[in-house]
Amino acid sequence: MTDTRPQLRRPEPTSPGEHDVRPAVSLRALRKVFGHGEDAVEAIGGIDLDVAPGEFVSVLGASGCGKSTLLSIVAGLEPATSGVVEVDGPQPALMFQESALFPWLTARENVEAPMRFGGVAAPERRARAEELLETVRLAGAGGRRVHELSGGQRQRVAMARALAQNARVLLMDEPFAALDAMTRDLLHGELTEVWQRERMAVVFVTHNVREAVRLGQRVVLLSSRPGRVARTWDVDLPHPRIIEDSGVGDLSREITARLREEISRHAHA
Ligand SMILES: Nc1ncnc2c1ncn2[C@@H]1O[C@H](COP(=O)(O)OP(=O)(O)OP(=O)(O)O)[C@@H](O)[C@H]1O
Repeated sequence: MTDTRPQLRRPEPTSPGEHDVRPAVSLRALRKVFGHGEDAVEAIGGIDLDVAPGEFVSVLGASGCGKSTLLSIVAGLEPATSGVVEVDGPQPALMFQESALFPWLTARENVEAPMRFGGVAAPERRARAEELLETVRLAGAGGRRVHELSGGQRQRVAMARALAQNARVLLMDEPFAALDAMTRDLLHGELTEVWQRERMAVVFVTHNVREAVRLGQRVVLLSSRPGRVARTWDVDLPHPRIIEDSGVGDLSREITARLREEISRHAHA
């Protein structure tokens, strides 16, 4: 009989050359059902997906197709019902639409928090926090409290805090959805720069097709619930990109048409 129990595995350490070929995230036949019996909701219906080390993958799909559930499972916050989840390295870093900063701490103390939990000595974590704040263009703002920061600045601090974890995988759940278009545009550029420098694998969930294409090396479209991989596209466009690029526009139109099909297929199912 097949063992369908969910398994969350941390791969064994490998030699340096080998690390380049092993996926940062590997999902096999991933399924998630919430509830039981008549109330059961199948959120994810069998996802197979590999994310390479340093790869930037955007995930799109209709509302309720299981995108957030997928990230929660990869983050280890939610158990899978069945399937295999392998994540390289330590706990992945997470970033949400809401910055989820600690309001009683300053920006710098927020960035220091994961290092404090990790036992990094005070002078070292302070220096690293300053460096990360500079990376997200907030040098000099480290002493400000959360309520003194704009929405865009809060997301920058959240990004710096995620980077402070030194994770090999960064999971982002619509991190810029609540921001105005101009701020979002700036943060797209900054995220791309940070990703190019740090080269962690990124799984970026969004509803915004142009954003997915603007940022990703690959776009994965999930089917309507239960979520499965409906299609993937390689984004063969050079950086730096901007959201108005014609290449971004052309591919976004193609993906939007496929997304529409997916939504209407579900509506008529
Ligand atoms: N804790 C839970 N208990 C029961 N059902 C849940 C739970 N979490 C999510 N669901 C259901 O699972 C399905 C997938 O939810 P999920 O939030 O992952 O979708 P999503 O694609 O992220 O949606 P959106 O794009 O609207 O944010 C939905 O039908 C949702 O109602």
